[in-house]
Amino acid sequence: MAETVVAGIPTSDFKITSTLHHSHDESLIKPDHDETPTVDYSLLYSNDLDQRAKTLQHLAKACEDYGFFYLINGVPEDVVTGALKAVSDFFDQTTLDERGEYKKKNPTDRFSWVSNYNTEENRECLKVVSHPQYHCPSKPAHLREILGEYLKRSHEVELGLARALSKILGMEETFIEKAFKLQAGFDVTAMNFYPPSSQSKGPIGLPDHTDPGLFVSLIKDVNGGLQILSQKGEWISVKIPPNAIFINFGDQIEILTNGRYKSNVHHVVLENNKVRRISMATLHRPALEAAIAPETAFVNQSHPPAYPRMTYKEYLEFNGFDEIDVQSSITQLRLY
Ligand SMILES: O=C(O)CCC(=O)C(=O)O
Ligand SMILES: [Fe+2]
Repeated sequence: MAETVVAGIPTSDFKITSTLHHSHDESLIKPDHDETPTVDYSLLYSNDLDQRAKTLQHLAKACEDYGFFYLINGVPEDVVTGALKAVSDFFDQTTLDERGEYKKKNPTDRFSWVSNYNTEENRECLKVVSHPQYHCPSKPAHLREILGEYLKRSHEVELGLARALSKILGMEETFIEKAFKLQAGFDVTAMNFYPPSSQSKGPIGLPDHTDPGLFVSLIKDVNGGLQILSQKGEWISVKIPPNAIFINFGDQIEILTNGRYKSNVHHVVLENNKVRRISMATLHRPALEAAIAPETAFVNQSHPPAYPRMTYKEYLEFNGFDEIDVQSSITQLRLY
């Protein structure tokens, strides 16, 4: 059988690490430990140039040392709360049969609903393509408009952050926007519903994974269960403040920066959750045809290109060729 070739490179040349599952050694998990930095989005565009420069510096440190942070003053709190309430209504006001209508039939469907209650994963999840065209279930009736408002605001923040990131990387302001062709960025929004631990079929809400794309912006109704592996190798319990969005880098920014910014492994555990939990993760992703490779500015003798050049579409093919449901695995793309 002919060997699979992605971006001109036989896939056997990719370093296939066996798994993304990291040690869940108790000593590495600090349930109440949260050192996630906070970045004030509004100050990135402050009229006070000194304040702006300081905030950019703070962002640069958060990106290098963590690759994830809480973003405040990006999307107004009432828009976030409204969107989460509407998503909660989707899970409350539609029946399982109605939600089942959104079960994926083709890889190119613009909706994908799954209900996974087993020992490996315990959640229901509705994923929709949210950019460049926004798709939304028709029930409940208010969902489309309320969610649409949140997505519009979060897309503006995505572009604003992409510009700030380009600057702190020492590049021209539109560097990321152009590299990822963000005008046609193929975003997917995942709406997650986790049961309380008393009703789950196991302790895991969502197993270890990285997210595809530039970054994910995550909001939730209640905190509990999201843990992220820090660059120091410790699991941090994410507790998103009420007025914040959680930003976590994805695979393509790791590729573009040749590993300077990391796509961080995370998971959701349900062990102590007394109540059900809703979260919404918007995956800000490149356009399908954007070809992404380590940028020459981040490549030198001691840091040769660590990932192959591939279009976002080829990356999806490598991951099983589903445009919406990506089982992301950045470790499998590392060349060394
Ligand atoms: O529910 C969460 O807190 C995390 C969700 C997540 O990681 C995802 O949808 O990719
Ligand atoms: Fe995720």
